[in-house]
Amino acid sequence: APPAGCSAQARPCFAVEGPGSDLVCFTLSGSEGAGGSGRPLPRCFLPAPARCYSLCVPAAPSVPAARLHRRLRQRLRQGPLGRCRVLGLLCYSAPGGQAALEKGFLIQDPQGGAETERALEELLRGQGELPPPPLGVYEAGERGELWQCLWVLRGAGGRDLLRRARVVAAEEPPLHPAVPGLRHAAVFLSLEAARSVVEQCTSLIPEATAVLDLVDKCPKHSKKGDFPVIVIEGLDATGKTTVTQSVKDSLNALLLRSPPACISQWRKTFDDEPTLIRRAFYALGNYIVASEIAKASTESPVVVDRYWHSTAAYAIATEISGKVQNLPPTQHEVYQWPEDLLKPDLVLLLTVSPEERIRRLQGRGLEKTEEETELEANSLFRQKVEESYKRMENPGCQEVDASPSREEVLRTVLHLIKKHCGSL
Ligand SMILES: Nc1ncnc2c1ncn2[C@@H]1O[C@H](COP(=O)(O)OP(=O)(O)O)[C@@H](O)[C@H]1O
Ligand SMILES: Nc1ccn([C@@H]2O[C@H](COP(=O)(O)OP(=O)(O)O)[C@@H](O)[C@H]2O)c(=O)n1
Repeated sequence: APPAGCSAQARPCFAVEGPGSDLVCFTLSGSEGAGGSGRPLPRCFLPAPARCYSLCVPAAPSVPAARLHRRLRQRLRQGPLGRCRVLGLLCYSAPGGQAALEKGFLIQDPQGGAETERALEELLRGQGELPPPPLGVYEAGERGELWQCLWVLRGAGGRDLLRRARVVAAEEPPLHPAVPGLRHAAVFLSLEAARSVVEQCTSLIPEATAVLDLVDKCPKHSKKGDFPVIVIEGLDATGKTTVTQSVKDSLNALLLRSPPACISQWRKTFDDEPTLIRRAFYALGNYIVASEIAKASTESPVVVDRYWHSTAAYAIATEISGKVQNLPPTQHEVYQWPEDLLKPDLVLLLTVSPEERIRRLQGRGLEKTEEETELEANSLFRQKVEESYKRMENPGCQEVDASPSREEVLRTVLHLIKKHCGSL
């Protein structure tokens, strides 16, 4: 069997996630003469004496692989590797290929030298239960061409060459490489899908058992009562807390939030885990909230601060690097409401301009000084979350401009609730 990590299938493709919004893509060509001669090398490969390395692990749905990926990312910042620049790397197969997505790193060592390679080998061997991921080493050929040597590390020391192939530049694929795997890695479309990820964690994370116990106590397929259920969605600081509180007071409603209070003491633990686990935690939180909604909506209107749309929109926006155009196309399965999750009557999406949002964040006392690049990255991230919210379907989100005064926003929201949910 091929080792874990960049599989030996024919022509794997690679996408490097740089700090900008474009993916830099390359693939491998078997024969020396074929393809790509004369084409410039992908710009993620720096000229000598700099040297590049790559490593990848399967993306999903394996909890051990997800944790290995996160551990490697942390370790790549330490020791002699700390001087290297580490970029995200996706390994996927050409359109029509069968290989599952792998996630990893392209490591740029500005000075070159044997020390980095030794440190990388040591790092990969020291990661416990899984076989060490193969190490890709990039070498310039005599005529300026570039080769990838893929080394399989032996546990005890030494290494075997798995393949040596020429690196050639490639076009960006029509669909972002992470899109096909989204529903196994980040957006879980059923209780069972999310549950099975958290189940894999019980021996690693004690809190996972407690979460599963709570989920299993909830009645399955909860049905909504006769009172309306209204969800308020939006980015951080768009006014959800303010609006949900006033709607609660105005309608004599019950206010719920996702994740629910009963699991919020474990939120920090799961936020520190890789996205696979983190997203599964939030997904399960929604099923717990569903049972609370079912019960409460037999007695009064219910207003919910964040629900499924938050879980899906944030998951999609974090998994899909780069620009808004990289998001899955409209009507993609990740924008569909899970069939086994209680649906609300109305979902309102609060939006404010980026400037107003920053004013509100600062008003709340958040850190002001952010680096230019981070602001840029945040801006792309924000756009992707908001666009994902807008693409959600069945139920979709109805957008509300939340820039006016608190009173005016509340008036608009109450008007929309009356229009959609009838007399209260
Ligand atoms: N319509 C509004 N106009 C001005 N400031 C607002 C408005 N709504 C909320 N705020 C303020 O903006 C900040 C973020 O609002 P909050 O309701 O906590 O947002 P969220 O729950 O979405 O993070 C708070 O300081 C809040 O008082
Ligand atoms: N239903 C939910 C709620 C939050 N979340 C996650 O929690 C984060 C937002 O939580 P937050 O504490 O900033 O929310 P607010 O304080 O802005 O309401 C997002 O990054 C989501 O990843 C989720 O996935 N699903």
